[in-house]
Amino acid sequence: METNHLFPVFFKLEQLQVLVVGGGNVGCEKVNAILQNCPAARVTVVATWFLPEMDTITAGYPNVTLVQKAFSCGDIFGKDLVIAATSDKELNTCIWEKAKASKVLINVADTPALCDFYLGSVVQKGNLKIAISTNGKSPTIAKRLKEVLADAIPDSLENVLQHLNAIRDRLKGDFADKVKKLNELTSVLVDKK
Ligand SMILES: C[C@@]1(CC(=O)O)C2=NC(=C\c3[nH]c(c(CCC(=O)O)c3CC(=O)O)Cc3[nH]c(c(CC(=O)O)c3CCC(=O)O)/C=C3\N/C(=C\2)[C@@H](CCC(=O)O)[C@]3(C)CC(=O)O)/[C@H]1CCC(=O)O
Ligand SMILES: NC(=O)c1ccc[n+]([C@@H]2O[C@H](COP(=O)([O-])OP(=O)(O)OC[C@H]3O[C@@H](n4cnc5c(N)ncnc54)[C@H](O)[C@@H]3O)[C@@H](O)[C@H]2O)c1
Repeated sequence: METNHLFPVFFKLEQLQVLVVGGGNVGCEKVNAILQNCPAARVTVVATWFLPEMDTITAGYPNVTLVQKAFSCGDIFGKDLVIAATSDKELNTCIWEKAKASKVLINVADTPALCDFYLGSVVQKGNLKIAISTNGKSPTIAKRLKEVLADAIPDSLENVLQHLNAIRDRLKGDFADKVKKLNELTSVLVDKK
């Protein structure tokens, strides 16, 4: 069976600088995905034109800056992550070249082969977050699985997380004892009996 070799991580985007190039459908989707996950994300969006939806998506997010202009190399300066989401494949490849030259991680929305990272489909329940990837095979299946998992996971899980966190903070003893105790307390989740 083929396997998925992507390594998942969870970025703290309020500590990073993100550049999105493109303010059309895909630019809007990516900016929305970022802000739904990380409202304090620092994002600059550069595009020659913006869908009106972009204003709606970004209203009330003081760390988002919309810049209406053509992309230029200098836009990458000081950025940690770039998402190239223009409808111009040649331009997207050019943005990729500039990002690589500056050692900045880049996602090129129309070319998976040029992506250093993919965005995942995300289930959120309070402090719980599950990111799903199909290895780029079918984002629609990722979206559907998100819906299935969101339905299957009860909202009350947040209470359980909060309780476990309180217990975790209270537990005394050495590290191995703590781990043992926390595993005992949560074994009900995996007990088949
Ligand atoms: C999960 C999600 C996250 C997000 O975007 O936030 C996401 N795509 C979503 C939706 C979606 N995207 C597309 C459709 C239409 C159906 C279809 O074409 O299949 C739908 C479905 C819909 O919108 O209903 C079109 C599409 N997507 C890519 C290409 C290029 C290509 O494959 O060549 C094309 C063709 C463009 C064209 O033909 O013009 C590429 C990528 N899309 C990814 C992520 C990465 C792989 C994730 C993985 O490993 O599964 C990857 C590789 C790169 C990236 O974008 O990071 C988000 C679900 C949000 C949610 O959960 O609601
Ligand atoms: N990865 C994904 O999830 C996904 C999903 C669907 C489509 N796509 C691909 O994403 C690409 C973008 O699609 P779209 O529907 O958003 O296109 P669109 O036409 O709606 O938007 C294009 C954007 O690019 C900007 N742009 C064009 N030239 C520019 C320049 N020189 N400088 C700055 N900005 C410039 C425009 O101003 C506009 O905001 C397409 O190639 C499409 O195949 C990717």
